[in-house]
Amino acid sequence: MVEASVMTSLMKVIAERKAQTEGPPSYVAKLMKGGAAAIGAKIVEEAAEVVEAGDEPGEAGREHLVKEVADLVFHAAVMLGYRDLAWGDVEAELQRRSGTSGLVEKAARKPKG
Ligand SMILES: N=c1c2ncn([C@@H]3O[C@H](COP(=O)(O)OP(=O)(O)OP(=O)(O)O)[C@@H](O)[C@H]3O)c2ncn1[C@@H]1O[C@H](COP(=O)(O)O)[C@@H](O)[C@H]1O
Repeated sequence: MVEASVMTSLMKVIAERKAQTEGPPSYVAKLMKGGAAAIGAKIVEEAAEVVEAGDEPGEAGREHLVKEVADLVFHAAVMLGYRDLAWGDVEAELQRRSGTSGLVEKAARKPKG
């Protein structure tokens, strides 16, 4: 049997928490009740912590950065779940971009306006 990826399992739990109307206290259910504004506020907070950890020296700093990125990815996953999107949707978008330089893609964009 192929084991589900951590992200697939996490998205499943997030969907369950979103659907739950009762049960044990849940951080995800609490965030879902606050909607995009509450989830978004946590994303902004966690993004700032990633930036801060990015410059922290040494092995402790590197370990801290991993934890902060995990917090950021987790809260982004909650936002996806809030809109009934799957982690696979993000993977598909990254796959679509694969092999195209960001600089080339940007230069090929239609002018705005
Ligand atoms: N991966 C996570 C995860 N990562 C971080 N967090 C929580 O995110 C919250 C915010 O983290 P912070 O350190 O920023 O918290 P804080 O700033 O000290 O406090 P607040 O500002 O949030 O009050 C904390 O409560 C963390 O415990 C998570 N909470 C849940 N999960 C996953 O979600 C599943 C469902 O969780 P529940 O909905 O709580 O059952 C869990 O089994 C886990 O797999």
